[in-house]
Amino acid sequence: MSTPGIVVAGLRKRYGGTLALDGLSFTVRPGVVTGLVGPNGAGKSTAMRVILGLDAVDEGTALIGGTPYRSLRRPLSHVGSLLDAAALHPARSGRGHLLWLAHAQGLAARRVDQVIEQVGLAPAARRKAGGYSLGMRQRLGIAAALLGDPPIIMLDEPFNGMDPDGIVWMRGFLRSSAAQGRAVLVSSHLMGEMQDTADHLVVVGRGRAIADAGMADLLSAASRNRVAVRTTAAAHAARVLAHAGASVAASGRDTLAVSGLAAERIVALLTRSAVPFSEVSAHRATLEDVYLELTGGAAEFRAAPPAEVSR
Ligand SMILES: Nc1ncnc2c1ncn2[C@@H]1O[C@H](COP(=O)(O)OP(=O)(O)OP(=O)(O)O)[C@@H](O)[C@H]1O
Repeated sequence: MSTPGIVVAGLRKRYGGTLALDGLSFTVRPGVVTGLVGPNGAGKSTAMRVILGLDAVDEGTALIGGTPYRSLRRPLSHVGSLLDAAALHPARSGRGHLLWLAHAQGLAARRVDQVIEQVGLAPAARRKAGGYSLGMRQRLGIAAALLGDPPIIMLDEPFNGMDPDGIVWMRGFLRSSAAQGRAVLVSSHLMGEMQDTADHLVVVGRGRAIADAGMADLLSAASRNRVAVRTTAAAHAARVLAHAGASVAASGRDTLAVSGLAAERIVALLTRSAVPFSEVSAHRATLEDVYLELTGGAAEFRAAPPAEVSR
């Protein structure tokens, strides 16, 4: 039986002096949205191009449903992808572009109108694609990816250029694709979107996976059972809580991050010591917190801190 989803193992790829992939391995499972994140230049797009057979690797394998992309017959029926929304013929209509793709892949023309409906592009389908906004191009690219009704979908930065309605639509589209059993791989720099959309996350840094874990596990590990305390008497509160054995750190204006004590005990201690507070709640790490912590040492390009920028 073939392996479903995408399996990449030990990908290594060098462009001249640049090691773009340095032993990258991960799996994209059916029924799951897997997010691919990492700093600029980490190797995400290279990995996607390798999966699609557009780039050769020096070492390693990338398999789609157990088969290398180049050995797939009718690849659009196995994997639908959007790597570059700008890659289309500007004088062709959106519908014409899809008809051309469908014809090239031996797919029925009626499928074109189905996918146009599915991505909400019907009102613009007969207009020249050259005049489309980036968000409309993204939808057209996704329509193309869906033509062969593939069990695997792979999208590079699909939220780019989308307006708020488009972002909500995209999130729903990715979630429902996974709910229908598809394996979905999506890259993005928008951590808020990834947190809301992906079930599983692969963090790439300098060509290798520096984290590969479930979203819920990543967030709860980063939250580390800490409790957030909002108080106008931070110094007093910190003294009282530290005296009771907690570790206390300032986490914002008027906010302390406390570990080592349960929320109920914190409320009791502050009340007993007459320390004013307006909130005691579970500290919830965001994906941005997790990401920044993980990629701290892996960014290839980093801006100088503002204080060091010369005038
Ligand atoms: N065709 C190419 N020729 C030379 N170097 C390349 C080529 N494509 C990618 N690279 C290099 O490989 C590394 C990985 O690039 P890649 O585009 O895969 O990163 P990425 O994670 O997708 O980045 P971004 O978030 O900026 O899109 C970078 O150092 C990049 O400069």
